[in-house]
Amino acid sequence: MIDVRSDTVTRPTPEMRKAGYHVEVGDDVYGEDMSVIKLEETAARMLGKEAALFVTSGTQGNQIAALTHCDRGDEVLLEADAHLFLYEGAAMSALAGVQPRTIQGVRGVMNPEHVRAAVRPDNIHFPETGMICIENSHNKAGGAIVPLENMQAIHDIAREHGIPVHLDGARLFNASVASGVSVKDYAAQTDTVQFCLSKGLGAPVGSIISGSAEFIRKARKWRKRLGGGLRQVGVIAEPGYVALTTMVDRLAEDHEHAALMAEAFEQIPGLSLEGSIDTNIVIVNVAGLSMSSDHFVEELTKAGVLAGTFGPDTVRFVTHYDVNRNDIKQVIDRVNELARVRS
Ligand SMILES: Cc1ncc(COP(=O)(O)O)c(CN[C@H](C(=O)O)[C@H](C)O)c1O
Repeated sequence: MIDVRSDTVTRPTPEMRKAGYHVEVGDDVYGEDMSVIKLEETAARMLGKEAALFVTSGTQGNQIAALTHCDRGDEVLLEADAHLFLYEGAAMSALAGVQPRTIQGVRGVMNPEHVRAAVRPDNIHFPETGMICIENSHNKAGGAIVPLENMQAIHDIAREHGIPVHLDGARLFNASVASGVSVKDYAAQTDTVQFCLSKGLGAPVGSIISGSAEFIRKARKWRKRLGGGLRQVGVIAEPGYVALTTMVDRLAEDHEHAALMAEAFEQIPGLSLEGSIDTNIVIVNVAGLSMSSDHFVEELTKAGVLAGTFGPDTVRFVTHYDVNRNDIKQVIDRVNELARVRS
């Protein structure tokens, strides 16, 4: 099976597995696991932030940011198709007791004036705006890159009001490699950042959140409260360090593969692309084949390709380290055959 459902399916490289086996470990609750400390310090340095914290998933990182930035009863501004809104089980309400307020963007990009208008003035009837969240690259928008200028404009508005900006940068390194903008420059337009080690970078587990030393001090306490106090974590942190230090530049290959797939899909009658391809995600509309996305995915699975439904008529293909050029050719051929049978 060729698995292009998501870049969450990436498996650790032999180097990552060996690193996890040989690493010296310690109890991270006592601050004695030098491997995770090295990973956190490296990540903070790359982002130009004071400190960083290893967390078990992107969702945990995003939720710890909400718990740390916000008070119960606050409101969080975020794009209408943000992962924090669509795919985290309403955790920000369930755990942090905050209310999400969505702003419809265009391909994940919020209009800064819409953000400004949504910031709550001081009024006994209103919640306070506790956090503004940006997602870059934007998953639901097809891995779309949010321009640095847009982030800067939103960050300026946030600073005017003393509101923290959190970046859901699960695929921040994809955005950086594709745009040429450094992760440090993106991070400079935020107060806190979450990025995934476990997606395109190929680590088996984990994410990083990063921000001020004070934020990370509080975030570490929230992680502990959530049962995330880690012990001999070097076993998974060292593979994360290998991922962070050796797997960034190769993301360009995933982007090339996504562009190849998109170019081929565009030529197939009955298929249409949902937007341009910025990074490693291709979203295809299959309505022209008179079949639902569920049916399309089901038929494609029988042909040996795992893709993901992304809406009633849309299917997502995500390229990643475990899918090579030949696999991409196979995916294109299988989709071609399926479409030909249907048309
Ligand atoms: C932008 C963004 N932020 C956060 C997360 C959460 O990361 P994890 O909790 O899965 O580590 C994801 C995962 N996205 C997953 C995927 O794309 O297959 C699913 C949808 O949860 C994400 O895409």
